[in-house]
Formats: sequence, C-alpha cells, structure tokens
Amino acid sequence: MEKMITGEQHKSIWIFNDQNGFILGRITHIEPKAVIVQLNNNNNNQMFVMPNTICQTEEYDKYMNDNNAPIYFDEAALLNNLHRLYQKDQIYVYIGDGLITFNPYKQLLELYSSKTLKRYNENSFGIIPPHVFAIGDKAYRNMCTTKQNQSIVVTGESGAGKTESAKYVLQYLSKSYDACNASIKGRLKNSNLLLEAFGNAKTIHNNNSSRFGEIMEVHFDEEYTIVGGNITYYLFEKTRVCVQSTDEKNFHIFYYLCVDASARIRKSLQLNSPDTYHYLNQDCSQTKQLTKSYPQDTDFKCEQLVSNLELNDTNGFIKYDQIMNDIGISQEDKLNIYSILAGILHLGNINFEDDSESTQNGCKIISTSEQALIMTAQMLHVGVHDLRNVLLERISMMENTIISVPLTVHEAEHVRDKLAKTIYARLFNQLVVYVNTSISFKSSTSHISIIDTIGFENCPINSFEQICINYCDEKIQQIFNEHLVETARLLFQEEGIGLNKIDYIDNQDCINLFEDQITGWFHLLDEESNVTERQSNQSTHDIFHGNPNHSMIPPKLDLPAASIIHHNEVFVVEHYSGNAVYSTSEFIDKNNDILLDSFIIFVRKSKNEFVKNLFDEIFVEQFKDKINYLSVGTKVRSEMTDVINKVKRSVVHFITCIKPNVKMIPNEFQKDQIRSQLKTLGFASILSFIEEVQQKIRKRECRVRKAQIN
Ligand SMILES: Nc1ncnc2c1ncn2[C@@H]1O[C@H](COP(=O)(O)OP(=O)(O)OP(=O)(O)O)[C@@H](O)[C@H]1O
Repeated sequence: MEKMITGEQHKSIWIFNDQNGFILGRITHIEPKAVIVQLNNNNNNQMFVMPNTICQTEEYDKYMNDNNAPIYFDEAALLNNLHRLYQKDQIYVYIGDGLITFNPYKQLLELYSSKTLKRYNENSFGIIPPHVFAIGDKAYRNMCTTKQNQSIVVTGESGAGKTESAKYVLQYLSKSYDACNASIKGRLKNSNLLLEAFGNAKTIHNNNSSRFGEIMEVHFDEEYTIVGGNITYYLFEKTRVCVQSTDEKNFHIFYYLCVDASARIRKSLQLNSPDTYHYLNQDCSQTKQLTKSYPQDTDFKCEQLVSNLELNDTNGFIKYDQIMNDIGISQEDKLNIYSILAGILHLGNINFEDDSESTQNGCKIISTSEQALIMTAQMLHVGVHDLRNVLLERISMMENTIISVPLTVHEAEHVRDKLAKTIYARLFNQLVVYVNTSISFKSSTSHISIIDTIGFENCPINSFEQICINYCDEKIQQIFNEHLVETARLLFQEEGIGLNKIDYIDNQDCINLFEDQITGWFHLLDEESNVTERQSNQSTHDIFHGNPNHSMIPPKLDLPAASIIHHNEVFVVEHYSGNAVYSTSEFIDKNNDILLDSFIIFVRKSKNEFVKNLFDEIFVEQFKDKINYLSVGTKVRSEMTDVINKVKRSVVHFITCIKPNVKMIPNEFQKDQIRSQLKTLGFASILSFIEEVQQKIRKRECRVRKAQIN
C-alpha cells in the first residue's frame, strides 16, 4: 500500500529497522527522495530514511483499548499500542471484531473475579474494556437474539494462552448462565481438568501443553440456561507415550501416579520413581524437573513467575482421583485405569536382544526385563505367555494356515511401543466417554462451541504428526480468512465505501496440496502405502513439480551437520505461517497405523472387562474392515472437515492468543517475535484493511471539505 507522508518537520514518526524493530524519531528535514530523521535515542543520532520505512504516529504516548481507534493505524501504531497496554497488565485488545490476548505470565486475579464477571454480564460488547469474558458474552447474546449456534475459535502458538482463554470463556458462561444447575458447572470444569491430566504434557513451549485439539460444546435449553455439554477431540498425540523430545515430558498423569498416589496404590501397581521407567526418563524426568522446569523459549520476568508456571507432580494425584469420583467413575474403574497406566509403564521397560537360537533373525526378551513382562501381564490381566508372543512374533493367516514370523529387536520394540500407544489412546478415548456421560443432557435448543485449536508447529525437522497439525492449522486459518473478508466487507459497508478487491493471504493453494483428489498429499500417501518411503518421497516431489502454486519447494536445505536425514527424504511446505521442513521418515507406517490382528486378539483375551472393552466391537470392526479401512491422514482430514463444518454452520468469533517475549526491554515488544506472530495469525491483512478504510475516510473527508470550501 502506498505510504502517505503528511509529516511536517519535527513530527514524531516510527522508522523500521531490521535490527531494532520500530524506533521512534522526529523528522528534521524532508528531501525529495528521503527524509532526515533524528532518533529519540541517547545519542540523538540522525539518519536518512526512505519514506516507505516510516510509520506515522501522533499520540504515541497514549494508548487505547480499541485498536480501531488510533488516527494513524499501521503496524507501528498497533505494536506501540499493544506494548503500552501490556505494560499496564491490559492483556486484551480488540482488532476488528476479534479479541487478541497476550499471555501475562502471571496471575491477574482481579481480571477474572466475580466482580469483573458481573460487569461483563451487565454491559454490551464494546462498552467496557476488551476482555475474554466479553467474547463469551457476545456469543451468548448473539445466540439468544439470532437463535443461531455460535463458535469461539481460539488460535495461537503453543503456550500463548489458548487453553486458559477457553477456560475463561467456559467459566464466564457457566457462572453466568447456569443458575439452576450448579452441578453441571462443576462437571464442565472438572471435565476439562481431567482431560488435561491425561492429555497435557510439558513441552519446551509450555509446561501444560494440550496435546490434542478440543471442541467443547456448551448446550442451552429454550430459556438459554446451560443444560450440559459435549467434548470432541482431534489429533491426540499418542506418540508422546513412548517418545518425548529433549526437555519434554510424558502426559502428566503418569507422574502424578508414580509420585503422588498413596503408598498402597503404588505398591499394588509395583510402581517406583518416574526415573525408573523408560517411557518417563528419556530426558526430563522428575529429578531433573526440579531444576529444569520452565519453558526454554521464554525469559520469565522473575523467579516468582517461574514457580507460578511450574507444574508440580507431587500434588496432582489426589485432585484427579477426586475429580474422577465427581465425574461418576466408579472405584473399580478408577483402579482399572491406574492399572492400565502402570501396565504401560512396565511394558516400556521390556527390552529385547537378538536370539542366537533363532534361524530367522528373531529376538528374545532380555532376562532383566522378565519382571517387567510379568508386571505388564498382571496389570493388563493377560497371560505372560500371550504377552511374550505378541511382542516377539507376527502371526498372520494365509489360506487358513496360521503363520508365525519372529520379529527382530527393532520390530519387537516397534510392536511394544505401538501396543503402549494404542492402549493409551483408547484409554483417553474412554475418559472422554466418561466425561461426556457426566455432562450429558436430554435435549438442547442451541449451543456455543469453544474450539481450543492446536497451533502451527515448526521444529527444525518435522514429522508426520506436525504435517497433520499444520494441515489442520491451515484449515482453521482459512476460516479466519473468510471471516476477515466478511468483516472487511461489513466495515466498508458501514463506512459507505465501495468494496474494492480484498487483498488477503489466501491459503487455498496450500490446502489443495493436501486435499486434491488426485495429486493431494493425503490421497497420494494412501496410494503409496504399499511402496517404500523413498518412493513415496519421490512422489511427494512429483506433486511439487506438477504444482503451479509452488507450495511445495524442493529440498535445498542446510541440514544440521549431524543430521542423519538425507536431502531426498525431506520436503518443504510453504505454509501461510512459514516454511516447514518435513522428513518422510515413517510417514507410511504412521499413516497406516494398522493394528496387528494379534494385538486385538491379545487385548480381547484380557480377563478384565474394562481392558477388554477398550478394544470394543466398533473399534475392532474398523480395523478388521481392510477394504474400508481409514488411514490416519484420511481420518485427520475427515475429523477436520467435521470441525470446519460445525464452525461454518455457526456464527464465529475469534480469540487470537499471542505469546510475548517477556524480557520486555523498550521496543523489544515491537521486534520480530510479536510482528511475526501477528503476521502469522493473519493480522497483516486486518491492518491493511483498516489502514485502507482509514485512508479512504481521510480522502473522503478531504473531498467533502474541498467541496464545502468551493
Ligand atoms: N490469561 C492468563 N492469565 C494467567 N496466566 C496465563 C494466561 N494465559 C496463559 N497463561 C499462562 O501460560 C501458560 C500456557 O497457557 P496455555 O496452556 O493456555 O497455552 P496454549 O496456547 O493452550 O498452549 P498449547 O498449545 O501448548 O496447549 C498457562 O499455564 C499459564 O501459566
């Protein structure tokens, strides 16, 4: 967009500099092609700048809650405004009709008190300062007046505060509109807490990171009082059960059980310290946690905040045990759940070695793992012999003959981990069933969905899990874009300005790259499931070559020197939020995720009904139906289609969470970190809309004035 320099001399302006972000200065001289600016720094340096690096500012020492209000509204004004608000612990601002939240990294109790909640109850949107409660209130009022379902979509990077925001919306709704049924309020809250214990984990970005996407529906009756809820989830990260990256941990519940369960329970489950389990001690076990417990990518403001954010493994169990009681899980089922968790931990401690007596490169369980084998069998209520067989052999049927093929050490480890992951994922699913039963309702007239999304993930080298997450993120972003266009259209209409072509970052090309019926990545991956990964990777590159939108670019990468990944095993996708490098390693296997028949037979042989029912008939049928079998990629796509359809059928509200670098030296806020998050989240487009509207208004006012003078 063309910059207008209306600045007379001595006017305050922002200039952009790659190193320092936006710096405040004063115009001392305007030349035909450049402007001389004196910087407001200690040395009062002067510099020549090009007009297009200047952002105008008028009242830079004032701040406003509503970002639509400043006279000069550009990136610098926005960032400056956000910075000033943040310094005053004002973590909420509106841009357009959406809410932006900044993680305060500290408890702001008054911000969420009953008094505050009441104020938002009593005032319509926009009358009092921006707040997450106001979004809940807006959705509620909208639902009551339009009788349409509402969706509140919460987006942002990991650790930015999505789950916290979602919880505050839920708190607002349940405290405000649940007068008759106090128990539902408690159950809704407990449902979230319980799923956090089983589905959240410490990552390098967040000590309490949700490892699944969640849609929490809050249902209302014809009087618009809450009657219950329903939770669905997508993309549960089950691989975390077996493998965690450096400085990350397994799901919280494992540590609570090992550290905090009563001595009686731990004895009955034969549990020791987390350090003794392979699935818990890979890099960040309990003992190390005491010194290394805060997110690596965040500089905290002070020591006190570090402790605020620490997750204490030593006071979790009793709380969650009580929540399970409150939700209606019987004592017997609770013990079954603990037994399965212990079984998974013991299973992870089973190790293998080559069997010199095997003629087919088979392996055996090492003698020091025999105890773990016995414990696992005991916890899952299966025979030791059956467990040994399922881990060491692949059984298949061929023309009515049972064939047994011994597994290598690597294959046996793979089977062990797959068994652990599958059982845990089924257990998580069962917990969602419990939770939904506890918040179930007979009938409802409308609902508000709170969608706690999984944000874009970009590691140095990404895997199948990240590509699925990032595909979902693209789909959510597309909804955001569509919403943005609609907002802009209304804004233009309100101002009586003709609608030009709306210029925004359209990510349809990238989505096509995944979804195209013939050349789409999901389809291709399913097609390739019978060929080797190397061939699949080649096909991935073929997509790129045939693809005019260049969303997939060839791998010309500077891979880390120690990387064992070859160039021909990686590809790059240009996401709206940046380029992500993916390694095709294990893509096919992770996409197929076929459960061996022997697994099903094995678990179904358990003498414990709870364990047996984890692999219930519907679930088993899906796996038996080899023809209609859905790959993981196809399931992700269909889950996401459901989410998007739900959102599209409702009125949508956006909450965008930002994670500031809390070092917060002046201007720091305005540097790349926040800029890139805003850009990533699509605000570049909002800014340009608002700027365009304002320019048009200014031009129109000029014309009106001129006409009046004439
Ligand atoms: N409004 C807030 N008030 C106080 N603390 C907050 C707030 N928002 C976020 N935090 C702090 O930041 C942490 C991370 O927030 P949260 O778990 O909501 O992030 P997230 O975006 O959901 O991350 P992920 O995608 O990894 O699940 C919280 O545990 C909390 O300590």
